[in-house]
Amino acid sequence: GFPPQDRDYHTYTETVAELDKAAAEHADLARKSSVGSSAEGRDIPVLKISDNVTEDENEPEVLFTCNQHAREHLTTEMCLHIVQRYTDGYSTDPAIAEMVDTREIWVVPMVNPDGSVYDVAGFGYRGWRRNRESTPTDLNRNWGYQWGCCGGSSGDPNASTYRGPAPFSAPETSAIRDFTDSRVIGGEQQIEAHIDFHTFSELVLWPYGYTENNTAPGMTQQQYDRFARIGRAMAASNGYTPQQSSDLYVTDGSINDWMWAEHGILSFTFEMYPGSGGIEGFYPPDEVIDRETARNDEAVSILLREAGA
Ligand SMILES: CC(C)C[C@H](NS(N)(=O)=O)C(=O)O
Ligand SMILES: [Ca+2]
Ligand SMILES: [Ca+2]
Ligand SMILES: [Ca+2]
Ligand SMILES: [Zn+2]
Repeated sequence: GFPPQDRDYHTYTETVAELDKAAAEHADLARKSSVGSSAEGRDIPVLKISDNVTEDENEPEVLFTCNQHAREHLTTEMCLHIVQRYTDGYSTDPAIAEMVDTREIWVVPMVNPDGSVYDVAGFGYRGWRRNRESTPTDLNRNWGYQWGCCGGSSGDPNASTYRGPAPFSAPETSAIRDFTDSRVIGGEQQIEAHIDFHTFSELVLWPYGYTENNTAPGMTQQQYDRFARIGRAMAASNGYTPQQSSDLYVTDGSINDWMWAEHGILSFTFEMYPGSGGIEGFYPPDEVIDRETARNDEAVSILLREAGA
């Protein structure tokens, strides 16, 4: 678990309990289900938030994924903050109610539960990034679009950016893939937009990651411009820096490239607080959780509105 001075961070068990609590307290708005299991057999839960939540309604769908990278615990808090805001806020905030009534929101607070648990299982933080397969995989290099194409990942099983032996070789990425694939209804992908939360550096990133070119197969200038417009609007609201993913560094096999190229989902990465630092940047004190999660409230609203546009 977390050390006493950081006890406000949620462990896996506490995260699951929060989702169960939200579903119990808001049974008409929130429903928990599973996207699959991790390498070590932990359930990977997803919470759906919408009016008439047990009905699959013809409303734009938006996905939020958190904690692909084990040590990036602030992202789990980000997803739980979205859950809390869009369930508890429904009865008091008309803008929240409008979004919950007209969208279907999917939240996956822990994509990598095994890694998250492992990172805090010792005496002190372990700085762990990958999953906990026997040969650990960097989940954000294991996605199947342009996998391993371009020097944006490693084929060395000991490397922190090891892409795995094959696309979607990790149970965690294949679970999210299967869930996303399942949202194709009548040939139409229902999910319109997505944010994958990471830490740190305070950035809003859009595809592609595998190439430094703005345009490439499956990304026209108009589509790039839309990504940039929305990315810049979100960054203006939270003070992060907006840029194409590959402007930071080239990555291949990332979630954003797959979500966009395979499904046409407007998929972003947010690198949260802090703006800079060393390994300690992955472990901001729990005193910053409320401030640094609420910092993204407007950006989340922007994306939800854009999804219906
Ligand atoms: C989304 C990419 C471009 C950045 C990310 N950085 S992180 N969160 O691993 O430090 C990563 O390397 O996966
Ligand atoms: Ca504290
Ligand atoms: Ca609904
Ligand atoms: Ca639907
Ligand atoms: Zn990350």
